[in-house]
Amino acid sequence: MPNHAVSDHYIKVVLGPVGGIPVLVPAAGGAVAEEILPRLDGLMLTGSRSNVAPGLYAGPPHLEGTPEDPARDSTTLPLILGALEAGLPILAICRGFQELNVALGGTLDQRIQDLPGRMDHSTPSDQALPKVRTGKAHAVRVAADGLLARHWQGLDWSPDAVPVNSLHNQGVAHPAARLVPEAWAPDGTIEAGRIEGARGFAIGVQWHPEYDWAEDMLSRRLFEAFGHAARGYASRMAQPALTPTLAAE
Ligand SMILES: N[C@@H](CCC(=O)NCCCC(=O)O)C(=O)O
Repeated sequence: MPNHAVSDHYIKVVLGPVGGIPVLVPAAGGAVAEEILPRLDGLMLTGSRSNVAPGLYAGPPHLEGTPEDPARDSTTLPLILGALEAGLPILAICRGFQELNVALGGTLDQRIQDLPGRMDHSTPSDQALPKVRTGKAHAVRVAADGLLARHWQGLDWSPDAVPVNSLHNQGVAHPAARLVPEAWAPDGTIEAGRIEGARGFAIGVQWHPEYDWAEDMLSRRLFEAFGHAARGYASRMAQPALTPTLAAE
């Protein structure tokens, strides 16, 4: 029986460092996206083993057996565009980061590990030890003048090497014009970015900070910053619309 579900990691992180109430958006298409957007204070795009349909970025067909989820694609891409239009804060994680790029016109590599000179970014899900699967897998270099760095001010970290976990086969091939890369793996894979010209918080990461925010302060701070942006958005939206008053005669 088909289900609409999300990992408990996302529920816990929203109730925790984000400081919000998680609402699952069903993968029910663009009409649902349009209806629910005005009711949201922030949009977190989760990871998934499924992959964005190649037709959405003029890519080659997936290898046989590659999981896809067209219902999710038909929901998240309109959600992303509507959220950016509204200035709704967006935190995009893994598949969510890939959706962010495709929604704005970027493309994806489908199996990075098959590309010359590239690493294997996928962590086999049959790992017996969860920590092996969701533990730190490689370091990324982070732009010292970017939004991630701004949010991480005051924390103990080095832009040259931020350890991250890695559970993906796909990745950003050509970044959308508005996607400004902010982190790179040693093999050049784009691992994070911000959206140029976004009216609100709009950051995507290829790794999974939801797995280790309890012990990793950079992960925690990213969620805290998203929560702060969502509360700011909610507060602005709650302000009565300023109606022009007739100038006194
Ligand atoms: N399927 C895409 C996106 C990868 C992703 O979101 N991984 C999350 C995995 C969740 C889990 O296995 O617990 C890709 O492969 O690039």
